[in-house]
Amino acid sequence: MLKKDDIVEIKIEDVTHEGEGVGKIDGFALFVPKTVTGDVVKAKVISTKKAYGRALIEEIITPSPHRVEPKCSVYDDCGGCNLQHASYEHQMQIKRKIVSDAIKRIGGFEDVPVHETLSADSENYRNKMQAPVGIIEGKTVAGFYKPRSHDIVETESCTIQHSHNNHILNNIVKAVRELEIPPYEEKTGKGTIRHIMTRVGVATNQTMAVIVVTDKTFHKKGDLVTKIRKLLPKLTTLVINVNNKKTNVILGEESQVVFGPGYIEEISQDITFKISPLSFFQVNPKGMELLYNKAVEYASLTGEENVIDAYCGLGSISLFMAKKAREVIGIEVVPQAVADANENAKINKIENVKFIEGKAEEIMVDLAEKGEYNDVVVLDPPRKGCEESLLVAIKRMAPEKVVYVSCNPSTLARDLKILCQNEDYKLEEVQPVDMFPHTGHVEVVCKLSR
Ligand SMILES: C[S@@+](CC[C@H](N)C(=O)[O-])C[C@H]1O[C@@H](n2cnc3c(N)ncnc32)[C@H](O)[C@@H]1O
Repeated sequence: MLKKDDIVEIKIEDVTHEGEGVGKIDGFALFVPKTVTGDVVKAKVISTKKAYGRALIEEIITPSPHRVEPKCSVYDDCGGCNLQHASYEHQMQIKRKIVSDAIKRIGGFEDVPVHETLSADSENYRNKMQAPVGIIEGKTVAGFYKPRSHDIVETESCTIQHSHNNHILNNIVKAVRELEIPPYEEKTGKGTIRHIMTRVGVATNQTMAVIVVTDKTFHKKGDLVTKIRKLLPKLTTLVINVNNKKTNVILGEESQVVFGPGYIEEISQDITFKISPLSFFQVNPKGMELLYNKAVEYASLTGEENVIDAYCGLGSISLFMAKKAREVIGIEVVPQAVADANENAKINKIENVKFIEGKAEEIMVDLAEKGEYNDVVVLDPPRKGCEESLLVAIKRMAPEKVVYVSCNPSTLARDLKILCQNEDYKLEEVQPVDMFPHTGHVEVVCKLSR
C-alpha cells in the first residue's frame, strides 16, 4: 500500500478526463499531473485514498513518444493548461478516447461511432480571459491559479490567449500597480481589485475589459480610468463590476459601464453577436463554427422544423439554426443573456426566433404538459448536465431529433443513457470538437433520433 512521500517509478497508461496521466502500482491507481501515455517517471506520492492516490513528477525516466516541449514559460506551475506537454495530434486522440470511454463506461453504449476530434485554432485561440489579481512578494500581479489552489502564477503572455487579452491584462495590472490600488485578499476580505476579465471580438477587433472590484466607489477610480485610457487607447469598452461577496464566483451582479457601449460584437458566418459581460459565449470562435455547423447538420433541418434550443445563452445556436428552420425557441436563465439574444435576433434581422427567460427544466416540463410538439430539441447545458425532469419532458414531447452539445463527457453520457432508456431514442453518432486545446477539456456534439 502506497503512502504519502513514497517515491515510485511508474509507467503512465492513460490520460483522464481531467488531463492527468494515470498508471498502476500493484493495482493501485496513481494520478500524475503533466504526464502522458507512455511516460515512465519517478514520482512522489502527495496523497492517498483507499483505491487511488496522486503523485508529482520528480524525474522523467523515459519520455513518451508523444511528449513535446511546452511553449509556455510558466507551464510547470500554472493550472490553466494541463496537456501542453503532449503533441497536439496526440491531444486530439486523448480527447476522442476520453469521450469514447465515457460513452461506453457511463452511458453503456458499445457500438456508437465516436468520430475523430475536430480542431480549429490551437494557439492564442481564447477570446476571453479571467485573471485573479493578487500580491506576490509585495508586487501586484495577475495570472492563473496553481492547480488545486488559489495561489496565483504570474502570467504575462499566456500562449492560449488572444494577444489582445494579454496586452490588455498587462496594461491594467501596470496601472493598478502604479496607482497602488490594493488587490483583494481572499483570507482577510480586504482590498479592492479582485479579477480582470477581458474579451475580444476576433472578427470585429473590438475589446472589452471588466475590472471586478469590491466597492464601486473605490479610491483612485478616476485615476485608474485615466491611466487605462492612456495605456490602452484602442480598448473599445471598459466596465466596472462589483462583487463584494466571499465567493469563488468571479463576476458580481452589478456592472457599471465606464466608457464604450458595455459590450463587444463578434461575427461568425455572417451573424453578428452582441456579447455582454455576464453572457456566456464560446471561447474559441473558429472551434465554435465547427461545433455549430455540426449541430445544424445533426438537426437535419429542411426549413419546416420547429426547434427548441435549451440553455441558449445569447442565442448563438438558435440563430445558426433559425436560418434553416421554421421557428426556433431559445430558453436561458441569465436575464442579460436573454436581452442579448433578443438584440442579436434584431441586429441580424432574424424573425423566426423567440427567447424565453427561465430554467430550462421548468419551461420544458411546462411545454410538455401543455402538449407542445417540436421537431428538434438542442441541449447545451453547463458542466453539470441536464436535470432528469428535463430529459423526461423531452421524452414526453418526443421530438424526432435531439442534438446534445456538452462540455462534460461524464454528465453527457449519464444524460444520454436516460434519453435512450426503453429505446426512446437512439444515439446515432458522437463528434468531439477540440474547443480547448492544451487543456483536458473537450466539447462534444451528439445526434439522437427517435
Ligand atoms: C454551455 S452554455 C451554452 C450557451 C449557448 N448554447 C452557446 O453555445 O453559447 C450554457 C448556458 O446555459 C445557461 N443555463 C445554466 N443553467 C440553466 C438552466 N437551468 N436553465 C436555462 N439555462 C441555463 C447558462 O447561463 C449558459 O448560458
